[in-house]
Amino acid sequence: MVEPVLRLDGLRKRFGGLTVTDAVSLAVAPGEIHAVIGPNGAGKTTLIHQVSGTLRPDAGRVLFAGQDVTGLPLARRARLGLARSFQITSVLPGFSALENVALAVQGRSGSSFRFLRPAAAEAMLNEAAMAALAQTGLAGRAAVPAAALSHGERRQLELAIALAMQPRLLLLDEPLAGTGPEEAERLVALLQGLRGRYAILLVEHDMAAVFALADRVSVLVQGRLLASGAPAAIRADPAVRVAYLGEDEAA
Ligand SMILES: Nc1ncnc2c1ncn2[C@@H]1O[C@H](COP(=O)(O)OP(=O)(O)OP(=O)(O)O)[C@@H](O)[C@H]1O
Repeated sequence: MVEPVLRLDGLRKRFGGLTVTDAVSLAVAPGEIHAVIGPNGAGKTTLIHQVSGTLRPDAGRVLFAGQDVTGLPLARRARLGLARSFQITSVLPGFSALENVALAVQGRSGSSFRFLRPAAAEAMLNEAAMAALAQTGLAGRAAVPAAALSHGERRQLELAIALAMQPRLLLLDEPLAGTGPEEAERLVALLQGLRGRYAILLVEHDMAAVFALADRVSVLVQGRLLASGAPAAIRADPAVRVAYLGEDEAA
């Protein structure tokens, strides 16, 4: 079997008396889009926080690219190639789309442009930033201030910023939240275009999008992994239907 990019091994998190993540184990293979779904309060966001490094699990391990990162803070994980997008606003409204992405490229590159003359360094930053904008369909909007972008375009920009980090894993936390049907369709098409090139861990409430995008779906209910498998198997799983629809309708 191919070595997974991300492996969660028996993660557990409690808030007071409430076990919000209960012995969760799952793996994301290279190039795989792995969706985590579940009813409100199932623990999806808490799980994502433990992957990104915002929250420390009480037990279990997070293995990223073969390395145990359970004790590493968010910034260190990001440097290893774990990029989180959406539900965090990393966009600077007064800067153009291009400048926003160029800043991310600069952050990633650290001091590697140090030996170049400023004009050459800027050209290289802009080139890398343009490539990320092109990947998210925003090349034609590069000069537009982020504040003047539509909601959907801002989402595309957030994705471009994440891609500019050249991630090994993209954590997408509700990418479609707050988007209209047309914007949602455009974003789904965009994410489909990334299929196979990035490993993606996706939390999303829009089931049509989840089933259009995911190679594998894991279902969380009350902090526990109820099922994990191919979308068709998950859709047909009686236990999943009970969790979502109530027992009668699943019968
Ligand atoms: N910091 C916290 N302290 C105490 N309880 C918390 C904390 N964060 C989350 N919870 C509780 O943990 C449970 C899971 O919350 P979480 O936000 O992870 O679920 P979710 O699946 O992302 O929900 P939603 O789909 O509504 O966003 C909820 O009962 C929530 O009230």
